[in-house]
Amino acid sequence: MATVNTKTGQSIDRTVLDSMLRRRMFYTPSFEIYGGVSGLYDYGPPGTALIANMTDLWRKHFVLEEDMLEVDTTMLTPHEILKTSGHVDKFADWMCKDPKTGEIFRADHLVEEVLEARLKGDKQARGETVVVDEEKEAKKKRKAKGTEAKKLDDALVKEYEETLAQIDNYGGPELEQLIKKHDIRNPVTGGEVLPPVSFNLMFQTSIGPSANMPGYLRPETAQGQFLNFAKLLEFNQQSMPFASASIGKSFRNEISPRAGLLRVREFLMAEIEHYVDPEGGKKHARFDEIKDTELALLDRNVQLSGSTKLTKMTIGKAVETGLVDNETLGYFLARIQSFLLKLGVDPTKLRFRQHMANEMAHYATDCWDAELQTSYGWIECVGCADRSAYDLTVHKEKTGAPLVVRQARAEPLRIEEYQIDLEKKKFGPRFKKDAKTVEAAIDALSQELREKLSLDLEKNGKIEVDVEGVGSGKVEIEKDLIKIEKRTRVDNVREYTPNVIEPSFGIGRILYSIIEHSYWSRAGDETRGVLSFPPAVAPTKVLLVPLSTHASFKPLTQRLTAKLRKAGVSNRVDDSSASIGKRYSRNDELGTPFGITVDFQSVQDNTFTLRDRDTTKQVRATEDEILQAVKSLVEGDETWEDIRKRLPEFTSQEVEA
Ligand SMILES: Nc1ncnc2c1ncn2[C@@H]1O[C@H](COP(=O)(O)OP(=O)(O)OP(=O)(O)O)[C@@H](O)[C@H]1O
Repeated sequence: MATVNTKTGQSIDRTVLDSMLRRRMFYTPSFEIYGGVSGLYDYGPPGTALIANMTDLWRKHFVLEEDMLEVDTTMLTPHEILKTSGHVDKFADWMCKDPKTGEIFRADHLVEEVLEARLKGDKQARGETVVVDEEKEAKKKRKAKGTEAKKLDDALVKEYEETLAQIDNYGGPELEQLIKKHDIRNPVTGGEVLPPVSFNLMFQTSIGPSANMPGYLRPETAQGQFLNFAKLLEFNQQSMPFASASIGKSFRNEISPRAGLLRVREFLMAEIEHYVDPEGGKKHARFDEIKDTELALLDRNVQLSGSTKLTKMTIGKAVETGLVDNETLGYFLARIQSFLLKLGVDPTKLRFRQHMANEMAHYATDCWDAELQTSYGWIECVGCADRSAYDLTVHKEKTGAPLVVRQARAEPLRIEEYQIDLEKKKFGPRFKKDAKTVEAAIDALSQELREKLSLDLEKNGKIEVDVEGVGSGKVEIEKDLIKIEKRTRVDNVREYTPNVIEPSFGIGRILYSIIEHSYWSRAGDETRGVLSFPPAVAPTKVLLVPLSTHASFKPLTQRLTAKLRKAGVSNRVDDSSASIGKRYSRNDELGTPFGITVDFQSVQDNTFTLRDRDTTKQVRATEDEILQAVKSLVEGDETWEDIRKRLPEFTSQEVEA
């Protein structure tokens, strides 16, 4: 799929972009000199700086703004925790194997790839335009059955489109049926594939030398946050609602990682667990602030109808009409959008897609993904799920830890209920070693049963209670041992398990998407690539270029770089002998938004030029004015337009030559 830079109208050639990113060392395959391992990447200096700037913005946008409690929990996780959370049994994808070549495919991706290729072939046969770079790539990589231009039956085209629109909704059995029905094979060899089998995505390890504590590398940061819930609540002075947050690496043994940074086996996640009272509709105190934010939504019913048509709607309306389940979930969707836009995401390439019923984790009540459009298609970059009370409940049940909120009631609650008193002195001798088990079974009786048993006791002078593991499983208890009475209980404290709304960000996926969204080339010349990152995100903020290697420029450049460093503005000096134009070009590729030129006039009157990357326009002013302008631009207090209005423009043939 080709994408177009919506500002310049240029289509993006991914091969050219990829080679630029590698050349400028944004990222590189790990262990490359040993042949590399798919799904593992190292970030070079600009990539690392981008991540640092993105996470810095994330902390400001969420942790600081929402007063969240940030934690840093371990990646190594014992088996028991992930067994309890359901990951050991359910954190899996479906894979199928080509028995002849041994190649392994992720089943849903295989179906998607083959059906998309056939639809493309159909378009070609109907004479519609198919994007060129994709064609090249398809030919190169996949001399695949099904990619040739071949017209399909209209009904089949519709069926394929409907299947693709809900591809995330299928489990193993459905995928097996689709593979059979549409004769889906290994796209390269045309060989048949075996039925899909489930593959757990967690990396297993063992903790300690004796190998008797199995563990995993965590597949998400969430569990570490949940396990600290009680302590965090205490830290927050028992006040609700509140959120914890964490940034850290997660690990998933992806079946066949392709698509560069978009599907890797080790990646940085930034996750928020917002704890909210399930009673009262999960309102959010700051919802009013964002209710007019308009989002592009793709709800589950539209997907089920086989369409991908977006609905533009304010989040206020989406919550009011029930499309988005509650205010808290809606609040975070709007906040996620404003964060992504701050990073430089193209607003026309952002949509929120609702999960379909089967796609959602079994405990989730509603889930929306922020998806970004790239040359790889629409990619989930942020998941935002209402995880209900699931995680805290399972960990509480397993460990007995009080992962609950206890709150004094404004009005005490008076509850009419059946209470049971046991004649303990007689109870022990009567049931001997089984006494505790019988007592526990009685304690667990529901109110409904208690009501029935109180009538039985009155009528028959005895009752029969089910007690597993004692005698025949039924125990008779006579009236002198038990009393069941309806009484009033006054409850001053409300205890509840909070629900969790979880926005979960994949930093690498967002990073790659903003690179694609901000990429263009000057005058359509592919060798002159530019990355128009917003100043706050750009790896380096300022390039310092002396006009030539003349010795008189050096003290000035040194003074400027020292002052910028002191002000916390990252900058680099390029005093190589390359032409100024070339030096600016190199830094356009790194996305450096501003450049300061030191020339002979600077030596005379201490004035400098400041250049804007995107427009290549320049202003000239004194050292103090230029440094102040840079600081204000980088901190987002002013835009380049503001600076141009207040500082004199500078034009020079020489500088941009
Ligand atoms: N293999 C991966 N590589 C890079 N980022 C990932 C990967 N898996 C998940 N993420 C990121 O983590 C976020 C939260 O993870 P989540 O469990 O919701 O993803 P997922 O639904 O499993 O993703 P997918 O369906 O694409 O495998 C995603 O929105 C994505 O940005």
